Amino acid sequence: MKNIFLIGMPSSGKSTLGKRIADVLHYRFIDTDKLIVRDEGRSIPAIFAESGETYFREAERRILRTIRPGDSLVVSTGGGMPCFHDNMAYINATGVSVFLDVPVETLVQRMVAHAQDDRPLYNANDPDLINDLRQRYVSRLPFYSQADITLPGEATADDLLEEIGKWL
Ligand SMILES: Nc1ncnc2c1ncn2[C@@H]1O[C@H](COP(=O)(O)OP(=O)(O)OP(=O)(O)O)[C@@H](O)[C@H]1O
Ligand SMILES: O=C(O)C1=C[C@@H](O)[C@@H](O)[C@H](O)C1
Ligand SMILES: [Mg+2]
Repeated sequence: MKNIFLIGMPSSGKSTLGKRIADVLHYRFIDTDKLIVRDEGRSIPAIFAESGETYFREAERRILRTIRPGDSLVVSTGGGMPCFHDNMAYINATGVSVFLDVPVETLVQRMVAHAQDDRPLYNANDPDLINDLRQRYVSRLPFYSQADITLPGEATADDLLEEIGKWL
């Protein structure tokens, strides 16, 4: 069965919604950030600090290319993954892509409510976080908007399943 790729900004709900729909569809759920951490044996901040972002983006590219059409996976991608190399083309050639287009204000609320120390590019305590996210959103939109499906606002798992159903 076709893979389903969830793409979008950090905190857009890729992991939360991805796990839910994988359960319903009886697909396997994978999270590319978690696979990289497992393979590297170190956290994402450690990878960025010790080896640099370029190294991390190469690891993302490699992980993505282990996925084949028909793997029946729900894939939660790293927030930046679609925007590097020709990853977005690979994603679209390998499954159905869904962009969770959540307003930046909501992303900030979620990041502040659930502050995590595994996001080297974002700091939930930074008063300028919203502007940083806005800029990043604008620069990433040309990639995210190549998705087969865009779900605007705060979509639920049911919204996602309804849209996906037309593609499977
Ligand atoms: N539809 C939603 N409504 C309210 N809160 C949500 C929703 N989806 C996710 N959240 C909350 O937002 C936070 C981020 O969600 P999640 O971890 O699924 O995002 P993500 O896109 O996987 O982020 P990351 O890029 O950091 O992995 C979580 O605390 C989650 O509980
Ligand atoms: O937005 C980004 O570029 C990132 C998001 C996370 O999912 C991780 O992939 C990493 O922290 C980089
Ligand atoms: Mg996630």
